[in-house]
Amino acid sequence: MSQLKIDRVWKEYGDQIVLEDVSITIESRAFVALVGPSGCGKTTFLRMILGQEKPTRGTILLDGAPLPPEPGPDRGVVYQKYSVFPHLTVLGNVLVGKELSAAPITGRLFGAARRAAVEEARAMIADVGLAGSEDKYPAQLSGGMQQRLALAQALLMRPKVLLLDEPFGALDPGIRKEIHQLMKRLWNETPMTVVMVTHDMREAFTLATRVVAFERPRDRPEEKERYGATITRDIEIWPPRRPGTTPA
Ligand SMILES: Nc1ncnc2c1ncn2[C@@H]1O[C@H](COP(=O)(O)OP(=O)(O)OP(=O)(O)O)[C@@H](O)[C@H]1O
Repeated sequence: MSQLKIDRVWKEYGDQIVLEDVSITIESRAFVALVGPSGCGKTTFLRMILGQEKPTRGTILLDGAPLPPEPGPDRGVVYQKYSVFPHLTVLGNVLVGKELSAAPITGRLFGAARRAAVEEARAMIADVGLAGSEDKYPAQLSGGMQQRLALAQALLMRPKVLLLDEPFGALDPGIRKEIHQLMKRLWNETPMTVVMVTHDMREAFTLATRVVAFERPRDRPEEKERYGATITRDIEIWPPRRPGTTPA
């Protein structure tokens, strides 16, 4: 289970209202794409689900319980850039979450626990198509490979919710197409709910089960600070995509 219930959420920074009265229930295993004009608050919305920002008003529930106040292993995230640690190898990057959650002070695992984690990490690296690159550093990988690594890093923690902030936005079209196939497969095979911000409508309709648009319903300059963006469109993809089926 990994249902998100966002209920009457507002986000304000000082006098500026960024998000206004946003309510949406995202069912377990959904893949929601968030679209909308630049600056309308999509990343802010994602950061609230991640636990990096708190709503000014309203509640966010994960499986019926209030979100933990801090980011945690139940929510993974991949950004357009800088999701991985440049000074760690591919294997080190995928292991780091496990190591830090098992041994927060030393950040190291030992003996059988380490062997099991390494085995799991290697399997995940192979699953995203990076077998053979375990000892490379991120700077030695292409942009597409770095995003595959970022996905492997996030998925090893088995998050209930995977948050994606334009993860494929900087990739060339050919590479993007390949990674879309990978993303579809990972979503199909992994029991998680995905929320992805994208500027690319084609990407939204290629991957998502539901496309949600944020917009400012009123955008006159004199009103800008007093009204935020909210959900103005909510489109279920037809025919419905169900997780666990073969990717189209
Ligand atoms: N920490 C912050 N303090 C003050 N204002 C902020 C903060 N974070 C975001 N904002 C403001 O909130 C608004 C929405 O920003 P956000 O990055 O969420 O939009 P976005 O829809 O993701 O934009 P883009 O599509 O360009 O990435 C912007 O006006 C931004 O300046």
